Amino acid sequence: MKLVTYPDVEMMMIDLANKLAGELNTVLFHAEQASIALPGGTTPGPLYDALCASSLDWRRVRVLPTDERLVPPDSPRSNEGMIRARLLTGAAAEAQMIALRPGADGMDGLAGRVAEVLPLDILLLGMGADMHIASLFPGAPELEDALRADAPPVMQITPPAQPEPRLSLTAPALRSATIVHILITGADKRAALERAVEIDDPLLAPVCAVLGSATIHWAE
Ligand SMILES: O=C(O)[C@H](O)[C@@H](O)[C@H](O)[C@H](O)COP(=O)(O)O
Repeated sequence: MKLVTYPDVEMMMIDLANKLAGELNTVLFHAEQASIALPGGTTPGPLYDALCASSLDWRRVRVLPTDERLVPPDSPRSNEGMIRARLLTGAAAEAQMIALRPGADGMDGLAGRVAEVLPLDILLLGMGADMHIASLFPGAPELEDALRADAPPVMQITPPAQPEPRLSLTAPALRSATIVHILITGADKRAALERAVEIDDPLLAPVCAVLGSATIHWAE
């Protein structure tokens, strides 16, 4: 695990956007397509505002939400909707979004579409103060199965104390990433990160499923 601390949030968002753009370009030097999984939530919006202006061949970039709330795509709570609004605009409008929602072909069809994007080249995660990542929440009844090495790439999760069920990439899908970044802000999440390092158990602190290979970006 590597921790990068920034003097302020704005500088962190600009620096991480440049890092992600460079990493995507490097993948595209060597491969026809690049895959990146991105979180929703309230933190990454300014990052996406900076990243969408990056000069790269976005047509060859496949974007996958790390998780999705079971709400309509036009709901203000939709992660896909937030990523589309803040990232798939400007230069990045041509990126391919792999929606994390089942179609007529159900969860099997969705799992097949996600599997086509694995292994991930780049994974960006947020983290809750309860140490959840994606929608792998402590206390969720499905968590143990979602942490198994033989878990399907995506599962429906019932997080305690959330308004709706979620769909989430599972631990093996998240761990498939070559590059892992975690973006957090504030003292509470910094303390949660330190707790997770102490706990060192993904069942109690799901972020531990990827912590070893991650670069954590933090500002107050
Ligand atoms: O659906 C979501 O909300 C995200 O994918 C989730 O995993 C998020 O990264 C954390 O909950 C942190 O959320 P904030 O950035 O809003 O604190």
